[in-house]
Amino acid sequence: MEQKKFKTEVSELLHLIIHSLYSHKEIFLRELVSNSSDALDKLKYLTLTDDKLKNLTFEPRIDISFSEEGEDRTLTISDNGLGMSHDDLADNLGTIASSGTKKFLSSLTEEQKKDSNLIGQFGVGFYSAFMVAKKVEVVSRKAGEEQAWKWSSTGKGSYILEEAKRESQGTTITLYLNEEGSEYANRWQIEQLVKKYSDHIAYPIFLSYDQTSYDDKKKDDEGNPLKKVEHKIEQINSSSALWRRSKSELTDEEYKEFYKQSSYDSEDPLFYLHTRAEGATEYITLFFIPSKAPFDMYYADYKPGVKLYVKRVYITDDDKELLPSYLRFVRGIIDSEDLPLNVSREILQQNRVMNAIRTASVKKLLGEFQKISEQNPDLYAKFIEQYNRPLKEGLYSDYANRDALLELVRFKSSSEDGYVSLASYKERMKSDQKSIYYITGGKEETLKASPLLEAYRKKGYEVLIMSDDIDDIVVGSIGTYKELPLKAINKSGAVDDLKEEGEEKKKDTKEAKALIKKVKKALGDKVKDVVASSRLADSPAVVVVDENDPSVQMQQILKSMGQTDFEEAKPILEINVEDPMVKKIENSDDEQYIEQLSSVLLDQALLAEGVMPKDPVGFAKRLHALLST
Ligand SMILES: Nc1ncnc2c1ncn2[C@@H]1O[C@H](COP(=O)(O)OP(=O)(O)OP(=O)(O)O)[C@@H](O)[C@H]1O
Repeated sequence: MEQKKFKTEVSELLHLIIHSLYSHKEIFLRELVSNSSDALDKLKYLTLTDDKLKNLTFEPRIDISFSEEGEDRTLTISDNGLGMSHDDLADNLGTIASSGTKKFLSSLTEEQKKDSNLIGQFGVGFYSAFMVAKKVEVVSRKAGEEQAWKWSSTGKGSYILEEAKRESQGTTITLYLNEEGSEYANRWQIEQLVKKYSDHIAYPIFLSYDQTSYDDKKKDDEGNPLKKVEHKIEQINSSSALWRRSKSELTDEEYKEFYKQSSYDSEDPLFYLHTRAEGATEYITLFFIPSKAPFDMYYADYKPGVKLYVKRVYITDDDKELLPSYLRFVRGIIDSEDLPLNVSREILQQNRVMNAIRTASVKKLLGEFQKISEQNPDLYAKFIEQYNRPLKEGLYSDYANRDALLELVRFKSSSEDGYVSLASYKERMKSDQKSIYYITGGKEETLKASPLLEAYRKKGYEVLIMSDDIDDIVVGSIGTYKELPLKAINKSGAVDDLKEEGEEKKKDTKEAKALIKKVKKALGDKVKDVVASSRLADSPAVVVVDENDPSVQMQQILKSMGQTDFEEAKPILEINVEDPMVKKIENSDDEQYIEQLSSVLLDQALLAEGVMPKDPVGFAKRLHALLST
């Protein structure tokens, strides 16, 4: 029997773990199971590659049991993996193997040592057992060796190494639970933790426990129902790690089942994407697109649907950084070979490996969406029905992928049914058309009926109907599509594109000028300006806003959201000088009549854009007065 001292850094690490990871003490089980799984991986590999071990046959497995004997509650984790020799035990469990961890540890200031996020940067591994145990015993026999060894420690400065017995290769770790850890000697707790963290470990994890039942029909000596204790051994993980299997091995059904099980969705996914990346960074991603947008997608505290695994060990599903927020509807898994097990949220954000995975995953997903849009329009239509809006969010938040996103978003159109893409709009453009036109604000039906569309219809120009309330914000960030400017037809600038020979003359006559003056005077500061319109065919007037002002509808949305601290942008009233109602103004000298007509002209133009007149009662009264004369 030898008593050995821990290397100083181990004592320091133990102290740190116990004090800063305390609130996450349940992770000890994940760490130990993951070590067992690694040992099984290693032995599996050696039986394939090492001549000395080629004849060894074994069924890889991990066993967990617990007991309560006298004062002691224990928890035991056992595997039939590679195991450790005398020197392995001393080297692995008496020092910190990784030189990176050592360096990192010595670089920490006293303040930083209190920060649990920082210590999450390196693998705490085996030593986390001391968060829940007052004593840890490791009995291990290395594959190919006869002698087994027992390592034991209370985590206080030293450990003991002595000879031991073990029937075959592998490692058994027994935790003598401390007060805080005693809750883990419990079937329910163990099952929960294994499901949460280690469900997809590739090897089966068995739990043994005693099940007590009472037989009412049989009585014991004292006449009580007979107590029966059955010893049970049950597999408690699904051990599938489905994403690690190759695509060709998996059926569509298997993917769908896996999705439903892991996402608690009762419907099949719309589609999925399984990728294995090899090379500089090794990782696997399996992404699912739910057939219905997750209900919490627009809540500030939505739960992201992508889980991060490191070498099949579950790390987190609570990280909004795994994918950009506009792709928050994506469900699935990222499994990395290169990240440390205890990678923390802060670290993930700056981690080079994670960044590479994220960038590539976004590209892959957008590429897949594009492929589906080209090859399976029906499926893409379903996708757009659910996810058009988040993709639009991407347009202003993900500049690097702007071009890809511009091909993916869809809009309603003045001339086509359903949704159209910018690419198809461009194809349909008239040869003399200089811009892509759109109208924003309000409901689809209101926008489609807007008098502003008349002149564009007449010229055969298609107008995109941007009825999504996010469109107003997004479209400004588009600017151009393939060098074509996007112009809002409810802003004053777009109208210049429609000018035709002779138009100016019609607007510039003496009569027109006098008419404009009259209306301006009658409306006063209700409008920014009154102009003669060159774009109206059948309607008497429309309202537009100055190029740089928010649309009338946008102002209404801002107000309804409680934003009142912006200066109200007044509309510009464009009037159709040929319209009979307008002609009435031109031909009248009665100031009251002109005021009534002009106000009704403005209010009905606002109504046509889905905006309530400022003074609805006044509007109704004027209308009544006019219709009664
Ligand atoms: N069940 C086991 N079977 C065989 N070797 C083990 C077992 N558990 C631990 N070891 C050995 O002890 C070493 C130290 O384990 P520890 O958990 O502290 O760190 P790690 O596994 O190297 O890193 P991580 O913190 O990422 O898990 C392991 O690298 C492994 O060599």
